[in-house]
Amino acid sequence: MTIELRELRADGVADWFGTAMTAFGGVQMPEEKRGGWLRVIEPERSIAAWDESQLVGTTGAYSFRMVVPGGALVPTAGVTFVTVLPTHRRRGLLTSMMRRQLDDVRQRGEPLAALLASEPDIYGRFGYGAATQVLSAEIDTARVTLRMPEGADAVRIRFADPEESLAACETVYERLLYSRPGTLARPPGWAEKQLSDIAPAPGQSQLQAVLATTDDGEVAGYARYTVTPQNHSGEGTVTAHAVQALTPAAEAALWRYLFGIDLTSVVRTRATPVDAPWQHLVSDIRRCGVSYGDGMYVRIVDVPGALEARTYLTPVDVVLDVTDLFCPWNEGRWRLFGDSSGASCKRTEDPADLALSARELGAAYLGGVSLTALAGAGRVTPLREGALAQASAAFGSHVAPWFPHGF
Ligand SMILES: CC(=O)SCCNC(=O)CCNC(=O)[C@H](O)C(C)(C)COP(=O)(O)OP(=O)(O)OC[C@H]1O[C@@H](n2cnc3c(N)ncnc32)[C@H](O)[C@@H]1OP(=O)(O)O
Repeated sequence: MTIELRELRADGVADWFGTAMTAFGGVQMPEEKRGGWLRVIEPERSIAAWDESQLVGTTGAYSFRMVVPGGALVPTAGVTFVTVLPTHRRRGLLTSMMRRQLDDVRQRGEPLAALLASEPDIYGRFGYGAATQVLSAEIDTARVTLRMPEGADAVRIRFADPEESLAACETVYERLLYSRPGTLARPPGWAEKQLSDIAPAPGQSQLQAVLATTDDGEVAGYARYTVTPQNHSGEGTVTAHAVQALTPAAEAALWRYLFGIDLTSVVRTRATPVDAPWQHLVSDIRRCGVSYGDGMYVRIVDVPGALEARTYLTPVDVVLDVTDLFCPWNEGRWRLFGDSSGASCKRTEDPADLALSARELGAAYLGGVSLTALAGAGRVTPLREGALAQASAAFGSHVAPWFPHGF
């Protein structure tokens, strides 16, 4: 079997997408949602794997920029639609596509790649580490109340058409962008896609939206949600697809609105950040059905480019010995010298202070996973007294890294 990897042609996007859907199990996607995906695919950086005349594998990347600790926006390949048809699996096709893609990402000068994994076990071998974590919840709103912060009563909540309010919501998204590492600045089309992505399931409402506004009419937050009623029994469910707010008062007012929707007694949240404020508003966290999971996986494609792009919470001067079998240009010893104002990362012959692989560096990069925790699992090796504590503190972030939607 000879498989050829080719760049996707613009007129081949629909077939490429069809192959990916077959590999994901063949479930039909509503037309509107499919259209949303087709509009954001970047053919010139998507790969199609051909077995003679049959398209058997896919992968693509989006040209994102990621907010890293310190607030810089770093060019990032958002890896997507990684699939191989069931007839062609476990013969190394994924590996060859990852090879081609990471070489391309490097050539484009993007220091980072990121993805959301269908299964956590797939991408570690290619140097991706789980860098953000998420909380999901199923909150018993008949029993759980909210402690409202000062100013919440002055926030007005008003219904908004999801499409007409898109620009106002995007302004909130953009104002929040720099406050949380892991957030992505996205090419055009992604804001609209947040609406087409939510195709109502049977028995579920259309997507609904509310805006939180201040006294002077300024939009301070928004929520998008769907309702699944249960025969007027009061047991319906509100699914919060997005809740974003610029102030604690607006945040709390939006949750109060969602908790108070008649004929419902559950609020289900999509993956929220691990430091999401709602946890500190609720009266009874044990009735919130909290679950914890992996979020975005980060791949350091260019060690000095990535480490110099972020800042460090505390001063750091360490030599990292990086192992990277899949991207050998990253291998070797690097002296990282930095603080909250900037950093340099240069090759060195000095003895190493910490040894780790690219996967661990990717996991720790956004400050959501500590190097100390990874060392506790034997995945980072301290080689000099004090170096682990110093580096672990420096790599931290005051705000948990997170990204609010799929890609
Ligand atoms: C970002 C995203 O798009 S996530 C979406 C990922 N895609 C899917 O879940 C769709 C369904 N699955 C598939 O299409 C395929 O099974 C893929 C893409 C996951 C794997 O493709 P393959 O061509 O079979 O992988 P390949 O043969 O190159 O395997 C490389 C290695 O990964 C391992 N591997 C492959 N798939 C998995 C998996 N699902 N779980 C754990 N290990 C896996 C293989 O065993 C192999 O290990 P080895 O190097 O130790 O022998």
